[in-house]
Amino acid sequence: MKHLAYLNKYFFKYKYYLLLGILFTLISNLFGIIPAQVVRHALQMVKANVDLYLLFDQAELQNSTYSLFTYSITFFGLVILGMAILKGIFLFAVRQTLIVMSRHIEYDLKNEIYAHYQTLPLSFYKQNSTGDLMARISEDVSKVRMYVGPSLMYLINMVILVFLVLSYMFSVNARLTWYVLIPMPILSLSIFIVSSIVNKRSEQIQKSLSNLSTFVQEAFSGIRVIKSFAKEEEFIADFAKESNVYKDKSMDLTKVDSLFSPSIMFLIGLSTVICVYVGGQEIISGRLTPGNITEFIMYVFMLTWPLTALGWTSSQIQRAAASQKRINEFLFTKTDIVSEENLKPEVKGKIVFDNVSFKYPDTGIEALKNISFEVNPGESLAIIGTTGSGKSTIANLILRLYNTGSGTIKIDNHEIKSFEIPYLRNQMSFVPQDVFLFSDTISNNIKFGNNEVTELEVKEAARNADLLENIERFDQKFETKLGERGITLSGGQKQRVSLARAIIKNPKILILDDCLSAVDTTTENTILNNLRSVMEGKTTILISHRVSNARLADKIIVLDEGRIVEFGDHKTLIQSPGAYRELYELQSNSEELIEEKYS
Ligand SMILES: Nc1ncnc2c1ncn2[C@@H]1O[C@H](COP(=O)(O)OP(=O)(O)OP(=O)(O)O)[C@@H](O)[C@H]1O
Repeated sequence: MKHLAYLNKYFFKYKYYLLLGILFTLISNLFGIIPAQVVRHALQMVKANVDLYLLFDQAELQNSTYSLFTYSITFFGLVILGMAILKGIFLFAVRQTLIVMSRHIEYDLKNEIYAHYQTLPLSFYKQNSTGDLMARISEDVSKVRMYVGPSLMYLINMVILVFLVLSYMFSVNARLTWYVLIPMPILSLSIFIVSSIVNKRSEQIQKSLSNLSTFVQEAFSGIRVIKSFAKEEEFIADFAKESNVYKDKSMDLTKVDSLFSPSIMFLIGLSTVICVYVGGQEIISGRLTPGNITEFIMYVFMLTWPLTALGWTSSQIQRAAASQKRINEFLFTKTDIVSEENLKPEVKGKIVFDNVSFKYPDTGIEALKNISFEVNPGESLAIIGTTGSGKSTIANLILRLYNTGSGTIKIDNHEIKSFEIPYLRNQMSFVPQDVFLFSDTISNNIKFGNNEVTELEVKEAARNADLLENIERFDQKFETKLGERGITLSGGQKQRVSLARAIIKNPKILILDDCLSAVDTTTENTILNNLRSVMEGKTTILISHRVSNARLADKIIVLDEGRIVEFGDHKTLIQSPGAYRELYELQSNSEELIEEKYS
């Protein structure tokens, strides 16, 4: 329950809604309670009038007694009707304040979680599944809203109503009230026991719902693989298994829930029986009138709904607590990628790695070992190496997606840690290995890193990425929609959109991570030629498996298992035997062979 305390700041923010809600609940309950007293008066009046009517039997006054009687009954009826209408109006006002408040809180909480997700480092996204992230921002927030909205509304209503009803009951007859309250301790005890069971089961349900979302999300993302391996049946069976776990857990909860209401109804019924029995004794001894008993029974029935709702409310609050606990887990996770000095110096583009080692925090894999190199402003550095040798890790560290382990990375003689992070990243353009395009137009995808560019510049960037011809062939050209509701680009086309996106940002540092792996050799050559002018004045890091790409660079480092095994430029490296020359010979041989075979 302590987890829900996190939401108090929102109650404070929307205090006027809350206070008005409480006031309207009080007024609506008053209009609900007063009719019980009106009924008592009406019954007492009926009894007095019947006595009077019988007294004037056959006398002339009997007729006027009768009309007075009908007049009073109509009056009491109208008063009760008026109260019911007023109660309805105030109930509407209660919903307009408390439920509206809950919607505001839901909106704020969702925004807070989303904004916090954005601040978290890449390692957080590697450790937590997308399904789980989505479940917490949607399902869990909905559960929390049930607490800040309907549950809170019923709870306030119950407290006010119980307080008002009990004060009226005690003022009428304390003895009868005590008797009527006998079943209440049993009621509280059962609510307590049931709530704790509900709490435990709710947590399990949330966890299983998260697993289910993760499963579905992954299945949709990997639908191509699933279909090509004809694994649909297996996935259907796995989904059924996962959803069965969720169903069983929900059933367990329903069992407890469904036991709750009948038990409360039984205890309320018991109160009514006691009320009639003890009340009857009080009437016989002359301390109460039948009107009082009717009023009492009405009070007991008034307590029925809020006390029954207490079961529902307490289970909703327990569920909300379980959900808020999960939300807090993420909200209290802080990023360790922070700037030490928030520096924003003008960047020229010098990059220095000094004895840098790095271990991935989640897997413990030592990806880089004692890496040292220097790239001057405007120079280009190619990083060549086998799969898993640590090439992309170097890019990750320059972009400060991870913190360096040991050693230092400097940009223009400032430690990378001292830069303000968005500023640092704004100085760079990155084309990742695994391209990601948004479900938007080609033009907006290219403009992603720089909205203030002209259509002409977009076209120029597309030309440099050798993409213009392809785009011009689409009906809607640059306005062609990509993604789920648009067209699907080929792997090579996607890479080139991603490259154009990086080029148009016109950064000081350009990092290309194996970004031409999916294009043919002719296109690659065209792009490499175009890149010569694009790279002018920019520091470029060119990560590749292909020597043909590396040739373009001023300096080349060859990585193997996280270490630099060779360093130099293309000319010097091919002259001495080593990994680079081997790779060069291997790749030029295979290219020659291919040419021979098809010529
Ligand atoms: N996010 C990550 N979390 C944990 N380990 C990782 C992560 N990314 C990479 N690694 C590991 O670090 C090592 C270096 O990976 P890296 O991606 O830098 O290699 P690479 O040279 O770019 O490979 P490739 O050419 O196949 O892209 C690998 O052993 C890899 O398994």
